[in-house]
Amino acid sequence: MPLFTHKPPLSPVPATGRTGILLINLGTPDETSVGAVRRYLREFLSDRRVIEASPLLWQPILHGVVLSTRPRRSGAAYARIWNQAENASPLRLFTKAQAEGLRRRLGEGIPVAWGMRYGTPSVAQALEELMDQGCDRIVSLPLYPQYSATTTATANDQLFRALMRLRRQPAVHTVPPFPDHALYIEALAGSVREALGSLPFKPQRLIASFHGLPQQYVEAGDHYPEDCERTVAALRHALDLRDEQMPLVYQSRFGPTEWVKPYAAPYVEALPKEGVTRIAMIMPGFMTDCIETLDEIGNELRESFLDAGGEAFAVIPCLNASGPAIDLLEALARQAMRGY
Ligand SMILES: C=CC1=C(C)c2cc3[nH]c(cc4nc(cc5[nH]c(cc1n2)c(C)c5CCC(=O)O)C(CCC(=O)O)=C4C)c(C)c3C=C
Ligand SMILES: [Fe+2]
Ligand SMILES: [Fe+2]
Repeated sequence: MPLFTHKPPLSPVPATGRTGILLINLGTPDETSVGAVRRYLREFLSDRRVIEASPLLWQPILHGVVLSTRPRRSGAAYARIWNQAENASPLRLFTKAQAEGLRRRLGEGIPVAWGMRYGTPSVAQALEELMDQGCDRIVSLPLYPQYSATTTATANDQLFRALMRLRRQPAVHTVPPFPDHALYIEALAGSVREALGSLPFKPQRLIASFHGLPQQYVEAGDHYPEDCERTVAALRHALDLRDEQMPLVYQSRFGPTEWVKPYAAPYVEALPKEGVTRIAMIMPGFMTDCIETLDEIGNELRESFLDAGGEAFAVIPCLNASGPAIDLLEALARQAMRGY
């Protein structure tokens, strides 16, 4: 394999000063088949930013236990939320729609591409797409409002890994997380008002649920929970809610170790016994709906809440490619471009 991969166009030379926007999201399987989900999980769970345990210990567990059991279960969950018409996962379709929305806002002079940390299209492909359009300045925007080494940092790693293969590198600006950016909070608050306005019941609690993280990573310095708390504090303020009216919980626990608390499922399942039988869920850490919001919350948690005596359970959609979400992405992109 040659050391350098991308062959830059021979002209225009020298640098054009053209900026391109690169949206990076987590990634998702190409299909719901066990094989496709296994390929995706193998890449995802081999990332040492995600699983910090020594590969000597972890790789035999991953290949021996995890990849022989989880792909079937996760494949069935993906099948429940799959967009059959487009034959793609919601995360892929919404990420693409966000890129298209941003492209329309920024106009032809500022190319926009999207790439996935794991799977396809890769970050390297998206970068090449921008460079082929003459971009020698890249604004990279990881689609994670709250910082974590397991998401933001690994997205940046992957971009710089792609840059390592280029003889002629573009300049790069990585956009920082935006846990209490005014437009992000405004977009979330608007989504709550809109959803509550059309619900046939009045929720007793609006529960903010974020993807979890191993507690050990937090103790080692990952400030993800602080960012989640900043988001929830700003959102409570915007909606004029007290702490107990909008509690913060963490979902999507993986493996047997301790993760950040409180855990979403036991918290929600205990509510009916306290007389709280009508709730709404919001998942502000996810910029797009995905398996974690649509299946884990929308299907699994809904069922266990109703089984525990709950009467009404509403799920507020993620920002996806709504107008306010594109307002936010446009503001983040333009702010970064001013830095060039
Ligand atoms: C140790 C494992 C995991 C860590 C750490 C982790 C952090 C983390 N993840 C997200 C966002 C998403 N995760 C998604 C799916 C997903 N996450 C894990 C594991 C860890 N995540 C797994 C195994 C999976 C796959 C699904 C499954 O098999 O259960 C997704 C959705 C992807 C999709 O295709 O829809 C998102 C988004 C964050 C924000 C985060 C750290 C804060
Ligand atoms: Fe995850
Ligand atoms: Fe999950």
